[in-house]
Amino acid sequence: MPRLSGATMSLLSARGIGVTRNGNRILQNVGLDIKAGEIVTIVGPNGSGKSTLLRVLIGALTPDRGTVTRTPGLRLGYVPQKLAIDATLPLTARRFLDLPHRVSDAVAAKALDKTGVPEVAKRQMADLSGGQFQRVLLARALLSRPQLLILDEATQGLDQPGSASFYRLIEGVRQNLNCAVLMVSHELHVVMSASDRVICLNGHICCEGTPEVVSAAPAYRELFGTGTGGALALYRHDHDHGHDHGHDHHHDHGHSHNDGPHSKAHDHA
Ligand SMILES: Nc1ncnc2c1ncn2[C@@H]1O[C@H](COP(=O)(O)OP(=O)(O)OP(=O)(O)O)[C@@H](O)[C@H]1O
Repeated sequence: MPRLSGATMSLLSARGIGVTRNGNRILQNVGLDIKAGEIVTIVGPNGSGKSTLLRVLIGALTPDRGTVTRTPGLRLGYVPQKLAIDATLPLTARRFLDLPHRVSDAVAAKALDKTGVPEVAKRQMADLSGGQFQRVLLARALLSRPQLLILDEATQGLDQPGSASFYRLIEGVRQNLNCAVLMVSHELHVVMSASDRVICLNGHICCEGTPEVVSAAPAYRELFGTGTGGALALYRHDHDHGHDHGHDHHHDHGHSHNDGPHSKAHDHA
């Protein structure tokens, strides 16, 4: 993965993020930095707080603790995990790109072209296939020429060729726009090769590092196995301690993970 110029500049920094809802600690002491041009993937089991963290980072959710710092004037594009559009609501892909800011036909056509779906402009959003729909969402996110593109499990529901092709598109977008990408994914075998850094989240950051370091780390192998089927191991997510999903996340069992000589282990006493 070539390093791009300005790769040392932090576009966004989060420090000590904590979110509690209905007495459940969803996120605890989460910190991360996204630098210009890098691709960072967040992985973690269902309910581990990935979407919540992204919502905090984009400013849609105020954390109970901690701070998010964005570089001044940061242009941010966000592709949500899913977007429910009422099938009875007439909304073409072209019109969708006007929300919330109107764009010219030329700009809209260029955006759909860039994401490989020029033919859907006049189609109803509700009639699009999953892959086409995600590409229109991506086209919309690209309208602001983001410096940071954030995607929340953007390939959920797509088959393997569909998601592989979507990630190739993201890689192309990153190269064209020279933007950073922060994404959540379960498809590690696809995203590992395209990520500069992988962060494993389970209410707190369990471990993080380059794909090479993380994939070689015993903890990663324990989580994901070594083959493509390993992605399913996300749901087993066995560390040397229990994570109590959906319940109160009391991480009062002071310990640190050591995932290998080079990976970054986080204490979360
Ligand atoms: N507003 C809320 N009120 C109460 N609980 C919430 C709220 N939002 C999220 N949660 C809970 O917080 C936990 C984390 O949810 P989140 O959607 O961030 O996880 P996730 O890692 O993105 O999961 P998935 O992989 O299933 O998409 C879940 O247990 C969820 O039920």
